Amino acid sequence: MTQGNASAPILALDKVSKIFGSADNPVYAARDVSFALHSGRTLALVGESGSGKTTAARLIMREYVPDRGRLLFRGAPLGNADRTALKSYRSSVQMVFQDPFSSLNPAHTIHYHLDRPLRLHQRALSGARRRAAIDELLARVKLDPALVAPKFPHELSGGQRQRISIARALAVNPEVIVADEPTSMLDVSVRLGILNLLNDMKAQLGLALLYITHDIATARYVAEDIMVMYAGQIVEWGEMESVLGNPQHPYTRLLLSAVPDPDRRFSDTRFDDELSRVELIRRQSALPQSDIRQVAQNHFIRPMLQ
Ligand SMILES: Nc1ncnc2c1ncn2[C@@H]1O[C@H](COP(=O)(O)OP(=O)(O)OP(=O)(O)O)[C@@H](O)[C@H]1O
Repeated sequence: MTQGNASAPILALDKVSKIFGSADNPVYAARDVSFALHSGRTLALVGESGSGKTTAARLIMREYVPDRGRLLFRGAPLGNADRTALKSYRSSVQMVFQDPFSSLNPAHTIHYHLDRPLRLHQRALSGARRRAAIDELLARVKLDPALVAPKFPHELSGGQRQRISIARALAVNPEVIVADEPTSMLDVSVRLGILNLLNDMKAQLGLALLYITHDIATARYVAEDIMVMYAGQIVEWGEMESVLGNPQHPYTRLLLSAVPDPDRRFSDTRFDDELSRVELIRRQSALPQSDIRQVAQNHFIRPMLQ
């Protein structure tokens, strides 16, 4: 897939499929999915619940083994990788999860959460060097090291915890970050700060980011490239503005039609308006009614990025 970037991709999926269910009744959570991640660029993976986004993330994190196709890391197939190459892959590809509340251990301080990956992946660092590295990581995610390092997760806000998750991912000098709905469980007022932080990390550290979301508005804010997933398949992809400016697939048009206009307040009138736009798209497309309902539910009742 071309993403307006001539550089060699760091990570690529090549016609990857993941199939659940039985031989008689297979469920393609991912079907022939191909895409590439490049340093200094964010690719947004957009799709509604059940479209296969998390499956794609799990394949990248090697929680799932592809049933077909292959993953390529710096051009080499991971299937042939030896232990050293897999170890390098594991530190190079890090994940930031949706839920900053459950991804941190309540029994340990923030210092512990950041010290652990440093101990595991940079064994040569002395205690003093690790303390300096922790201070640097916290400053990088715009938290005060002296104040935050001794605290426990429950003493921090959701936005601060998500910053810790990002700092923890950065502790092992990754090249790729997979962020699965990183702001959807946060208060609306702190979402923008997290998205800005991801943008800064990309620019300053040259990270390749995969930003997974059901929300086109935040995707547009952080990503240069977009791919739209529907029923396990990538149905549309390319540079953000060219895809959103001229959506080809009915599902992309449906997602776009459901983005509320931020200048207008929520009201019954607008709801009617939006519904009729969605209904129009439905009539023009062959999408099933359940998908229309799902899009409507997700977009009309969720507060958008402010
Ligand atoms: N472990 C599994 N066993 C069986 N079916 C699965 C499994 N994991 C995912 N699926 C199915 O694969 C499809 C894709 O699921 P997936 O979780 O990847 O979607 P998603 O887009 O991430 O949804 P959400 O945003 O709700 O997390 C769904 O139909 C789901 O029911």
